[in-house]
Amino acid sequence: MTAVPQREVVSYFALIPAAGVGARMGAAGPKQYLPLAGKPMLRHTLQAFLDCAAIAHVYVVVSAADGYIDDVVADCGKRVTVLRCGGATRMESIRNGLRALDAHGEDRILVHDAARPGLTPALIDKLIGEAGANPAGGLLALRVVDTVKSTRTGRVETTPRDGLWLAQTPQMFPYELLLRALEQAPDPEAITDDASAVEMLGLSPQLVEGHPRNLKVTLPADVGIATLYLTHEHL
Ligand SMILES: Nc1ccn([C@@H]2O[C@H](COP(=O)(O)OP(=O)(O)OP(=O)(O)O)[C@@H](O)[C@H]2O)c(=O)n1
Ligand SMILES: C[C@](O)(CO)[C@H](O)COP(=O)(O)O
Repeated sequence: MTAVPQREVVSYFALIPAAGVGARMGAAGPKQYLPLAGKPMLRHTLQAFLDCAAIAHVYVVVSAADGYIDDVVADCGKRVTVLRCGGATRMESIRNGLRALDAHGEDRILVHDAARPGLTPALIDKLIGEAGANPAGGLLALRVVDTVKSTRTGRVETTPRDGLWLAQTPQMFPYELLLRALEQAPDPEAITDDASAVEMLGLSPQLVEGHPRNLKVTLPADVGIATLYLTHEHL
């Protein structure tokens, strides 16, 4: 009898880069620890993964000198591991985190910004369901509904047309592919999301419709919007 090739059972891990300083927020401390709806922003982000049964483990990358994280994860249980290997850029933090992970080549890594606290378990399941089998990975994103203008001078230079999406996170990839993409990236400074590094290898990650509630809290005005979503689960 011919042996049936066993499909490798993969695990899904979350990797949360949380080693930024939040310069654009201009707060007294790192924005990922700002209180939103009664909890630090990062705690909301962690809970979305803890409430998702598909996620085997959550890794959080913080700066070596981070003095906040221990209190934030105190009630998270054993499914969260803190990695004190944050780097000077988001990409460095993620690459350092990947190197510290105990994962296999085909395991899926879901990289998600600590600064996107509006993520829900349903959105995580949607990404896994629609792109989990794609060897090139996938990411949550929003179709652009406004007209887009591009400029470096303040005056319109171009009006990019069709097929525009706004990338969100999680961005999910096979562990081996993502680590290779980040290590081989010719200009890490130019890479602002993980999918870009994978695209540089000639692959096309799948876009999966996300949700406005999954916004990245970047500027002071974003705090109120994020709080609105966090206090109105039905939105
Ligand atoms: N060296 C860095 C820079 C950013 N991040 C993380 O990457 C996510 C998205 O980055 P961004 O929104 O730019 O956060 P900051 O870099 O903190 O913000 P700013 O650019 O305004 O300083 C955040 O959760 C941030 O903590 C990180 O882990 N390591
Ligand atoms: C990864 C990302 O959230 C996708 O939109 C975005 O590129 C992060 O950019 P930032 O400048 O590091 O916040």
